[in-house]
Amino acid sequence: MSDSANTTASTAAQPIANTHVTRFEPLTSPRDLKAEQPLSAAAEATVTASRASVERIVNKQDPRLLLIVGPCSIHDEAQALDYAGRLAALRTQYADRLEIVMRVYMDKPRTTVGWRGYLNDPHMDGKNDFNLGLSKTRRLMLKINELGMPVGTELLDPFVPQYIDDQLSWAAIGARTTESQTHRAMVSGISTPVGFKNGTGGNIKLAVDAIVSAGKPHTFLGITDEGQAAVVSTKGNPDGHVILRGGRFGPNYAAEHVQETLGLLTDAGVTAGIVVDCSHHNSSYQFEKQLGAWNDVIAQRVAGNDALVGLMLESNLIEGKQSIPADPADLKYGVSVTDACVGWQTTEELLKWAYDQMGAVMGQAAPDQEAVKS
Ligand SMILES: O=C[C@H](O)[C@H](O)COP(=O)(O)O
Ligand SMILES: C=C(OP(=O)(O)O)C(=O)O
Repeated sequence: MSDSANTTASTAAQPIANTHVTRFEPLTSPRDLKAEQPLSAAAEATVTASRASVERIVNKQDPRLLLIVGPCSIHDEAQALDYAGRLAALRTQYADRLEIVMRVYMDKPRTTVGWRGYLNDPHMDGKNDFNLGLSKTRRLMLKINELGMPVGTELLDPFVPQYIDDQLSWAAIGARTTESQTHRAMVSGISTPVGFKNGTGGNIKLAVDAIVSAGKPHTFLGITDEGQAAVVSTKGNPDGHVILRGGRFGPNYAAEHVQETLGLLTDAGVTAGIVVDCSHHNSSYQFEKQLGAWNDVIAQRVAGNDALVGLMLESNLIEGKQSIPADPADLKYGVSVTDACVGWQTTEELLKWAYDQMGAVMGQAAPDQEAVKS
């Protein structure tokens, strides 16, 4: 591959193609990256078991609650592993009522511009060393899986799944891309259950349409394991589901919105359950407000709404968020660099609350206690 942008011949004095492109850089092939960092037996065991559980939960065949919990974005490997180790202990402790998957979000969509995530810009310096980011992403996901902690992520760049699909137990399509043909087609070939967020404007039908679309076979342009551009044909992904994340009008986790969503799903012939993202517009981007959504949705589930199969929480070691300083060495430990998150102690309390409450759903008495206060 050439690293020059202006490779197209032109009869004009100036080239007429790639006029806004500054650089092409060769991309590592998925096969080479996987040869460097093969899926270990321990990681494979985590993915195989968790994927099967997640599939059953989203299809309402396993009454446990799916919890996708973790930082808004990962920007440091050691901090991510610190978090993963703590979460893995709770996953084991609560496994009979909760299926806990870590949010390992590496490729960030932005409303306009901003840091695009560890996969895209691992040095946080705007140099966008994608090859390094892919390698670090795969290595981190491997290590997290090896701790027995399943990994969930947002899939944004359509080539990325080919590098990490074997590491994932669950994936999401974000609010900004649920309506995108490219992403719907990509999901039709993804090996895990995939949740589609409602649109940023609050439109839930977009996510339902996405499930229907991604459930069918597609043919689109992608990349092979050898790194070759290819025409890819897929079978369709049968495990799509809606993630309610609120919209510009406000939150959408209340019973009336859940009912509206169920109506749309029924009309489309989709039987999968619903996941509620407690963050984003469901918390009005105020991290403490995630608690209100968490408690409300769990109460709906305990009251008998078994369509509510999962919750997402943006959580980090330390609550809040920080801006990215000129020198990333000045970043504070364990604090989000994208959306604000609840801290570790609140996370422990929320998981315990979910576990205790799910006792009632699983046929065991729920302890009489107050919800975690927002
Ligand atoms: O989840 C993170 C953010 O909400 C998303 O990446 C958009 O961020 P932005 O609105 O700050 O660009
Ligand atoms: C970007 C995210 O969410 P949304 O697509 O709902 O804005 C996210 O979950 O990190």
